Amino acid sequence: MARAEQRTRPPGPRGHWLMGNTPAYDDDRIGFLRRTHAEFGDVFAFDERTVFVTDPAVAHDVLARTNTDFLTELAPFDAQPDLGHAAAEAGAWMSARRTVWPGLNHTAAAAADARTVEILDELARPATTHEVDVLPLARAFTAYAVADYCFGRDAAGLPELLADNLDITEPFTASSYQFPAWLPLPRHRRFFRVHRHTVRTLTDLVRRRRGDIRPETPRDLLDFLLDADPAMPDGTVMATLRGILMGGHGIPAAAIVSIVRELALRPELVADLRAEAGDALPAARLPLAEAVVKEVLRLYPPVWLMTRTARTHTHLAGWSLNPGDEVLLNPHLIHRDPRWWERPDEFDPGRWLTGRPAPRMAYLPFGAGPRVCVGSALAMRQLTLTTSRLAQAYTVESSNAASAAPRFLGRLAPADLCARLAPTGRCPMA
Ligand code: HEM
Repeated sequence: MARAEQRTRPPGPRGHWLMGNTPAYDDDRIGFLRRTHAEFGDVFAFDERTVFVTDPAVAHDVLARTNTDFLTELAPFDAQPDLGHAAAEAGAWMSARRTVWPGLNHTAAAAADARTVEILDELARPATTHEVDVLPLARAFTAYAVADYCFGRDAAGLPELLADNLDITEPFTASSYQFPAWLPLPRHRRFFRVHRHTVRTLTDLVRRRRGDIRPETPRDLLDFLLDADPAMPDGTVMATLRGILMGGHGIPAAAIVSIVRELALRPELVADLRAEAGDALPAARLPLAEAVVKEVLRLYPPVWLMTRTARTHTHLAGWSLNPGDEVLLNPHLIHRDPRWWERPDEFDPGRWLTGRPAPRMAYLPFGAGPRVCVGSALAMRQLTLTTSRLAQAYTVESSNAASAAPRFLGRLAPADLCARLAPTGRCPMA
């Protein structure tokens, strides 16, 4: 008998007799996963329908089979996911994704450099005089930056809308217990209200721009999509930009909080970054700043779990899965595994500057496979420039950087980090 047929469910902790593992997991998610990984290995069951994976090869196998055997994360409170509908949506998204990809590549991303620095300096202004909570500041910055990238001069009001969108998803990420969407809970009503308002606002923006005379070269991602050949229907343009806006603010904001913390803790690193930046930014190449970003994404991957739902009866690492079963891939543990990384818990940007290849299979801050992050080039450029600019123009002072340990806050980021960005005077703000 084949191995897969003998075994149906991997081993895992039994947990509470009634509540299972959920209370222990919600209490300390990373601690729970570390302990369980140490006891049960690289593939373990959380409950009857959920399997965790911390093996790079198995994780890549799942990611590569996304859209065929697995679907990406479904709606936040879909208790009984409609797999057929989700599969059809995946097909439509893949086609839009191919169209939008060149609008987010390295060259397109670099064209936004000057605006990125401008937006950062503008939003950093209140933090130059006193310590501020870094997470809301980072969220505002990434929301302005991505809204500007997508809608340029029409972006007014969108950052606030993106902040509302982050707020409405927070109750769903804070706890593993979810209620069905039809229950008239305030959080559900608010979710649908903000969702409808967002769709309406973006649809209006797309329609209005469609009526404009087209410029010679696209000024922003909306222009780029409206120039697509074959033409994209307005609804598809809207849905694509909505996906980009949602992916492009909360997650990079979490990474920025981790970057700010490292800069606050490491004056020598800041001095080296300052030397690299010189007096002129943006600069085409910033290898040290880029290494800092890669190392932050290794140690504190904002997307520290990726969820997949089995679409059909399938197998994984010798275990069998039923349609609807969930597989959770864990970049956080993979990035800190001594089997793949030397001194895994140490922050060492230098590991990216040796010329030796990194263990690529064991590095997945942007995922992999057909649903790999479509904004990764833009994110890397934006975060690299942000790191360089923060070191060049400011001294990061923080009263709690040492104690602000990374915690799960929707995304993985240091909790309650406060900092002041004291201007160095070396590179005055515009
Ligand atoms: C530090 C920055 C970022 C990180 C770590 C990150 C990480 C990720 C990861 C891991 C995924 C795959 C999730 C999965 O497979 O379940 C993903 C998907 C995605 N990301 Fe990013 N991302 C970042 C920035 C951005 C930015 C700036 C944008 C947009 C400009 C963006 C747009 C998207 C979109 C639209 C998807 C969905 C792709 C799909 O399902 O086909 N991301 N991101």
